[in-house]
Amino acid sequence: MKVDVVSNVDEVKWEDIKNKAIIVIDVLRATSTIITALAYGAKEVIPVETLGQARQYRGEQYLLAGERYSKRVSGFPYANSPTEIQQAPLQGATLVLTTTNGTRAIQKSLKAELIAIGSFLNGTACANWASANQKDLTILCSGSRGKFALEDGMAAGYILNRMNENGIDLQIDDLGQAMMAAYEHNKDLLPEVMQTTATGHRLLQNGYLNDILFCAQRDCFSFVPIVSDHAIVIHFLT
Ligand SMILES: O=C(O)[C@H](CS(=O)(=O)O)OP(=O)(O)O
Repeated sequence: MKVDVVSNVDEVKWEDIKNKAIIVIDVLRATSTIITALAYGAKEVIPVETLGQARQYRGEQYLLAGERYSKRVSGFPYANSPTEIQQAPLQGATLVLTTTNGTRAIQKSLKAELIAIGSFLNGTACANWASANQKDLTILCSGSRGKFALEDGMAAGYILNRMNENGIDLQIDDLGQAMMAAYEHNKDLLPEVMQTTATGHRLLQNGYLNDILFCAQRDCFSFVPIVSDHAIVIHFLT
């Protein structure tokens, strides 16, 4: 199986998506928020690019969450925060989420054959999902503001390490191999390292240390969210 890692959303090309399985990663924080919302009872998550698109969703069943450049959006009851979203009335709800990078990366991936949402929180489940698919894989690291984000790369490295342990034959590109090494190097210090990355630093300045610590946890959840008809829903592995 061929595996390519893309460094940020602005780098993704049609050949990374066409006929591929794709795992979109935005550890801080969009994909961690999506996984957490589904784990805490949301029926689905609708990722949208713009604030205007999010505001189109009106009605009791919709919960609006989002941020721009790590800051809350006026009129949105929830931030793009996995720890805050746990407090929301999620049971059976549809979460409508718009974020600076992560939801844009998901939108750009919609033409892939299979689309999964990954982070450290479900890294092993993502590895098992990708291994079972037996399909060439792209891991899209969303990055932040057009640049690579180390926490996304390390999560890609974690997933690839897990896939290697599954014993399947992998042809991993150079960036993927570098990310496996980056993960191995930092694996015992994830909460600390994630406070020093560009997004980690910005989140700390905005008072979101709890989010960084939460997002640094591995394998809290054993499901893979997948995109189905433009909404993200839970997919349990068999
Ligand atoms: O607030 C976040 O989690 C980030 C904002 S940024 O990286 O500081 O621009 O958004 P996300 O889309 O989750 O990367």
